[in-house]
Amino acid sequence: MLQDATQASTGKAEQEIRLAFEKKLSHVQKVRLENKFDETTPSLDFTFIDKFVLGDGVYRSDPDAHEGCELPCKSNMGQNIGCEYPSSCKCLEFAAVIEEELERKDSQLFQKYLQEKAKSGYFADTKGLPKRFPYQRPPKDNPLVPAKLQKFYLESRYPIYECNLNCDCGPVCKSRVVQKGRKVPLTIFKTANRGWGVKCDEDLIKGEFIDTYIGEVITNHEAERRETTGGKDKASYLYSLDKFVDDVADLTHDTCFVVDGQFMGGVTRFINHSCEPNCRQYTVSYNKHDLRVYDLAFFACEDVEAGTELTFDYMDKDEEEEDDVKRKREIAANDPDNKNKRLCDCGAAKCRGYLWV
Ligand SMILES: C[S@@+](CC[C@H](N)C(=O)[O-])C[C@H]1O[C@@H](n2cnc3c(N)ncnc32)[C@H](O)[C@@H]1O
Repeated sequence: MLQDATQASTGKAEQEIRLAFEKKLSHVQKVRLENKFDETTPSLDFTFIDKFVLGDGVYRSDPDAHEGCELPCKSNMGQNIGCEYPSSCKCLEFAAVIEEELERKDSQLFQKYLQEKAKSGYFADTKGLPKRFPYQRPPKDNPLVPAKLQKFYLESRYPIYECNLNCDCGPVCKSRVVQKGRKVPLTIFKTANRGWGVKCDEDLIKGEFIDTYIGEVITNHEAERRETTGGKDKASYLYSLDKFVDDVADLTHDTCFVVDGQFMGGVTRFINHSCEPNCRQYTVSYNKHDLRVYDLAFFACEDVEAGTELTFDYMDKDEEEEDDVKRKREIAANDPDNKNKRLCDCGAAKCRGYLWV
């Protein structure tokens, strides 16, 4: 009898938690909750937000002050797709150069550019050189096909620059995708062995934008404090905005900001890790000069069938750091401290064994 009464009150409490969570979720467009395993619900200690919340000591540039593109960019150019000029669009100032085109057309200029790139990295002076627009727009005969990230950006992790509020190119410009927000419907669902996860209810094409990672933006000092006190899973929620630390003199790993999505964030905070993921996270900036606060955007890195769990690699690094990751993996394989690390249950054939190595 007593057991029956206890079970009934537990069931009622779980139902109330479920209702309270679903109420929170009802403010988020196109997201549902699914649990085919048990009666549990994600923690109510989580608040859905729709943009970064800036913590103490964190600042970002004012969108009104962003430098936008202007003539020759305008909204009603030939194809009515906004920016069209790869050598003169101001928003492409620091975008990736189309190196093969430059080399073919002017080998001397190409050599000069390589020297400048070796010296100044992402902020090389490449004025007037042909640049890559970030997205491939939908085919003319089927505008409903989503824009997708160009192969170069998908494979290289080069920062993506989108047009901003002060650009003359207008709202239909093809360089505006992440800023328009998530379009695809997602489900937060209970997995068999990794807590909650996220799946998409529609097919995704390779290069399609999914959503951004948002949360509280805090100083690195505060992130270190939270990591020390937050238990062994804390690192899974912290993302350093450190893309440009090697390119800017006064920006270091100690002074860059960090996004904490654990208690405040969006749906992407429920995405699990896989050592063979179907999504990747990319840097998206709307202002060439704000190197401290930019978007962390998830794109599908392969075609993904509706209902498949979305995953990304928590240890994903830029290509130039891959050797470093390999070295760390070898060290981790022999590290006695591994017992304190979270074991990976991604199930991939090439699973590395741990979430963090
Ligand atoms: C960013 S959260 C993802 C959402 C989480 N599953 C939840 O239920 O809230 C990261 C945490 O999920 C779990 N997790 C994610 N990927 C995992 C994996 N491949 N293997 C084991 N646990 C995983 C770990 O507990 C990790 O610290």
